[in-house]
Amino acid sequence: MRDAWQFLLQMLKPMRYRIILGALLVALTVFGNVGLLATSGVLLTRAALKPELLLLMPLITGVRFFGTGRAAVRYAERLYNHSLAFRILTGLREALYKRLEPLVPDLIQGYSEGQLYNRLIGDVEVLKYFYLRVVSLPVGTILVILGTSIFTSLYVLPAGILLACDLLVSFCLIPLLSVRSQIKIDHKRRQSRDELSNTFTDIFHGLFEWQTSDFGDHLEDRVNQLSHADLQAQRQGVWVERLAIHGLAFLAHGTALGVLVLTAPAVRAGDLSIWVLPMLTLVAMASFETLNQLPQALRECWMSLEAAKELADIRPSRPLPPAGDQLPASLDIQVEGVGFSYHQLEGEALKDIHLEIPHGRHVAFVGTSGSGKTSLARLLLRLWRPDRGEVRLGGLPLDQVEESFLRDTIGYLEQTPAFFNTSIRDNLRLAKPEAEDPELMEVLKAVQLDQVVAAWPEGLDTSILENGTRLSGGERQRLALARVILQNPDIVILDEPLHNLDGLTSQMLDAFLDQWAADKTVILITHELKTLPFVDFIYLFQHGKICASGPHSTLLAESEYYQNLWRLEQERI
Ligand SMILES: Nc1ncnc2c1ncn2[C@@H]1O[C@H](COP(=O)(O)OP(=O)(O)OP(=O)(O)O)[C@@H](O)[C@H]1O
Repeated sequence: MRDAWQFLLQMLKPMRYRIILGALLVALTVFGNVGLLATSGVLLTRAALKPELLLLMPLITGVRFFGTGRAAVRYAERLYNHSLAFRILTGLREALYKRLEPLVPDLIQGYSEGQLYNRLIGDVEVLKYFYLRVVSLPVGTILVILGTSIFTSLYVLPAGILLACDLLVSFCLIPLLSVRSQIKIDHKRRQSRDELSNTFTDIFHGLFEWQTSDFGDHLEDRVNQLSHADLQAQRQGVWVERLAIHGLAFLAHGTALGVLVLTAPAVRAGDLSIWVLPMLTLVAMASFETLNQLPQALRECWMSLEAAKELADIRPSRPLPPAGDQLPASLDIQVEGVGFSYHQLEGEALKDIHLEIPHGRHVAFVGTSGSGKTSLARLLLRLWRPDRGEVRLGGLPLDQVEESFLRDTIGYLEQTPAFFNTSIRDNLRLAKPEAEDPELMEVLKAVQLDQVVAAWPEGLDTSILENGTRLSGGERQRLALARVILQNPDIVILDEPLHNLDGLTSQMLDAFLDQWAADKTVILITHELKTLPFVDFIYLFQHGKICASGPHSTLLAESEYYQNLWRLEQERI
């Protein structure tokens, strides 16, 4: 929890003066109410004694002053505090995003999509209450407790002490008692909310499969169960909250009665005027106004701390070195003695990898599924860091290379490329924001998508829907390739670029890539051995190691493993 407090206080620190002003406004609102009730009580009592109207004028003005003043201060308080809360939220989302960005994909590893969604939307949302109720309300309440107790003590000391004690007991005890059970309920709710989000993201991802199988029924039952559990917990929460509010109301009325009883003897003895009696009683009742909101505020404090803890916990599973700021002397790639595992306890995905790829060379990573080809590509992209050994670019350790240089220099075509639910134009412009339509159509032509796009009534404005579902598998692959071509990097890593393409299309693309990438470094990760005679050098992967390397002809002559792979491919054709 210490991390959570630190996270929250750090977040609020730049706004501290505004926050103090917000708490003062809360106290002023309650003092307005206390003043209104007190002057009304005095006015009614004095009016009952039928004095001259002139004598009542200051009291009537006082009631009017507190009546309109209270409404105005309340309005100002709501406006000010809510706008401040939203400002804090905006800052928090920005800060959180900045924190998340460098952690991809390490972060994705530890969290499901549903959980991440909950962190970004739900948890951040919860934190707005931290400022609104957890900071400003208790501070305002303490000011009210001090103010009204001192005011009452000036008239009748025991009544002032009683008021102070009851207010303090209510301030500490009742909210604490109710919060204990609320915490358990909220904990249950958080768990079911996380699970619900996960189930929904699973449902959305597998919509087609669920529709064609019976798994959907199972998920529907799960959603019903979780929603029911959440509803039950919500009901319990409302009960506990109601109980705390009624307990407080009971205490407020009891205190007002106590103040009345303690003040009455002084009035009867003639030490105090009769109007003091309703005034102090009403002051005592009005002092409890903010306390009613405390059980909820404390609960929100706990929820905010839980949310802050989860947000503060979002950090890489292994420490990330600070971003580099140097430019390499050349674009030659060196990998020296690299070992890497995704989870420390599981086996290594890569073991003792050594290789050198001079700039401009076309190489291929080949091997059975799961042999570590993609993992090495991710290390070259600095998406992950090796556990052992080093990856260098032009002799410079990859960690020291400036981020934007690295991203501009190395282009990556993923096995399952990501697309946004927006137009073809916007999806392409991710690679080059300033690209105009003619340039976009040119790259679409290069990947043979120009005619497909031209046939759509909205052309480049056509939305490709979430994850590019409007496109076929092959079209998605080609659109992703178009993005890499538009980026025009010096080093290109193509992970199964011909996957999903028919023979004719892949042949034409092959020829294009050869021309376009003539002076670039190309790393081709592939299961299609027919392309291999055209690359300069091949690295053969097996169980996370490079078991052989060399040009196609050498491997065909010397490596039994490669001969087998080649033979199998020929038989398939
Ligand atoms: N994100 C991940 N988290 C945990 N383990 C992973 C992750 N990605 C890959 N692995 C594991 O690392 C090993 C190497 O996977 P990698 O994707 O590098 O293989 P590959 O040779 O590219 O396979 P394919 O040809 O099927 O794409 C596999 O055992 C795989 O299960």
